[in-house]
Amino acid sequence: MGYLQGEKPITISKLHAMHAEGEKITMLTAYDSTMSALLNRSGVETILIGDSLGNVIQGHSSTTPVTVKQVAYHTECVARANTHAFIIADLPFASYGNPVQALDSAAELMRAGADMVKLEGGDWQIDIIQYLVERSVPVCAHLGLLPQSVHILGGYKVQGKSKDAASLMLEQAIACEQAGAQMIVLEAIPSSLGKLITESLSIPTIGIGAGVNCSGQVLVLQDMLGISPGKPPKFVKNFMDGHASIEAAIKAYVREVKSGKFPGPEHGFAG
Ligand SMILES: Nc1nc(=O)c2c([nH]1)NC[C@@H]1CN(c3ccc(C(=O)N[C@@H](CCC(=O)O)C(=O)O)cc3)CN21
Ligand SMILES: CC(C)C(=O)C(=O)O
Ligand SMILES: [Mg+2]
Repeated sequence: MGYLQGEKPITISKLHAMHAEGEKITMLTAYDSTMSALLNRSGVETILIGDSLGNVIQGHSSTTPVTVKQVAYHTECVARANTHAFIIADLPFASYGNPVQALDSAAELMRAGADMVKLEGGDWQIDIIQYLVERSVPVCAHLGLLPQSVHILGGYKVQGKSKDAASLMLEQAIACEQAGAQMIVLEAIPSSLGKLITESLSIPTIGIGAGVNCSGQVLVLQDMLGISPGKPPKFVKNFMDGHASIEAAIKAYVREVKSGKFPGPEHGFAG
């Protein structure tokens, strides 16, 4: 199907214009073509093939076992049904340890149909971000809670809570933008810090547990459909509550992100 029919494809310029005009950007994860088609029909602008597929598809307890080949496979599945959404694929754990490896990994994801790749980390990834962007790979950075570092951090914990940690994260976000990152995901940080970083950058920020003042929002699809096992993180809202179909739930998510109803204060973290 590709771009042969349907709505005009969402581009990075369109996403930047939305950020500049204050129109909220919607993002959800997807890993297969059925859900890709559904997200396209529901008005979701950006689809993330997250390495969260390690959890929700493969049943692992972390994202670290996920490989580039696996993300590429799911990106192909999503891209086949994509009509116009902007596709971002996660560079998985240990697939961007040096610039050459990062370009190799990113190329595999771009060939699979990604429009942009996402990597975890801040100023310590500057060389990687620069190397990719100079070679025409669009990059989304990811700051705050970094799931690929779970075995270093000793668990999934809110980040940027102290004054020092917050100002360090702001510096890292600015460094990522200066290195050429065109978007940034902010995960599990105080809402006030999400707002500060968003106001300090000219590229869009996409929040997950980062407050309502980011340029857009993302959730893992299975989480917002209420079908992930276990107790969901605080930033998750079950959009199946009060909706009779998956399509209605996804459309409600789009409406609530656009209007600023989601996330509410109860889905965020205090400083
Ligand atoms: N299904 C799924 N959803 C996700 O959001 C997700 C994944 N998988 N896999 C990769 C990472 C892991 N993520 C997580 C996992 C747990 C928490 C969590 O338990 N957070 C606590 C905060 C703990 C604290 O207060 O420091 C919470 O209550 O939200 C957060 C993000 C986000 N990502
Ligand atoms: C939770 C989002 C931001 C992600 O990185 C993923 O799904 O892997
Ligand atoms: Mg991820």
